[in-house]
Amino acid sequence: MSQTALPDALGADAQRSQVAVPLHAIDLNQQQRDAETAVAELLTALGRDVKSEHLSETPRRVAASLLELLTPRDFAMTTFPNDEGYEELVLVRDIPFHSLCEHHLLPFRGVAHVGYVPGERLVGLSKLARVVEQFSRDLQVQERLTKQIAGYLDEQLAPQGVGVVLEAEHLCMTMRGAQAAGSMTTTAAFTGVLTRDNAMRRQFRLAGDLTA
Ligand SMILES: Nc1nc2c(ncn2[C@@H]2O[C@H](COP(=O)(O)OP(=O)(O)OP(=O)(O)O)[C@@H](O)[C@H]2O)c(=O)[nH]1
Ligand SMILES: [Zn+2]
Repeated sequence: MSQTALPDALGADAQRSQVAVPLHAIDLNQQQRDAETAVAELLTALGRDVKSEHLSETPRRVAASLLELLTPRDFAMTTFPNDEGYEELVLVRDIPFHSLCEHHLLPFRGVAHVGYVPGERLVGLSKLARVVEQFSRDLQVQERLTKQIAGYLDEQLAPQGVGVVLEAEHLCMTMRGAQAAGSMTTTAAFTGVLTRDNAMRRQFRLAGDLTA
C-alpha cells in the first residue's frame, strides 16, 4: 500500500495508493470450482436434487454470488494536499454497504457514515465509500468492520481524527433465530480529535443526524 506521486490530471500533488489484492481473492477460478462442488454437496445434504433442471445451475450461481460478495473492487486511494488548511469535519453520510455475517453467512446491510478531520492531506470523497466496500466484502462482524474502516483511514491519511458509524440490519436475527424484525444495530469507532473533543464528536453526530 505504498503511496506514489502521480503527475496526471489530478494535479502534481495528488497521490494514489493501490489497495493490495487480498490473498483470498487470488485464484478465483479454482475457488469457483471448489465452491461449486461444495454447494452441490450442501444442497444434496439438504435433500435437494441437484441434477434436476431447476437446480442444475444453482451450484455455479451460488459459488459466483459468494465470490462476488466476498471480493472487493480494487481502487486507488487518491489524496490531495490540504493547502487551505481545512480543519473542520468532512462527513459522508448514508454510504450503503452490505456484508456477510461470519456466523451464519447471511447478509447484514445498512449505511455507513464516515468522517474525518483532515491533517495535511484531503482524500477523494468517493474513496470513503470505497474503503467501506474494501472491508465489508468479507465474512465480518459489525464491530470489526467499523474498527477496520476507521483504522485504515487513520493510517492512510494521518488525519486529526476519524469517525465511523455503521447502522445495519442483520438478517440472521431478523429473518431467523430471534426473528427480531426491524431491529437495527449501530456501531461506532473514533480516533484522534474525535475521541477527545466532545464538541467535534457532537458535530459528527449532528451532521450525521445520528441519535446513537
Ligand atoms: N457481536 C456481533 N454478533 C453478531 C454479529 N452478527 C451476528 N452476530 C451474533 O452472533 C451470535 C452467534 O451466536 P450463536 O448462539 O452461536 O448462534 P445461534 O445459535 O444461531 O444464535 P441465534 O441467532 O440466537 O439463534 C448471534 O447472537 C448473532 O446475533 C455481529 O456483527 N456482531
Ligand atoms: Zn449472523
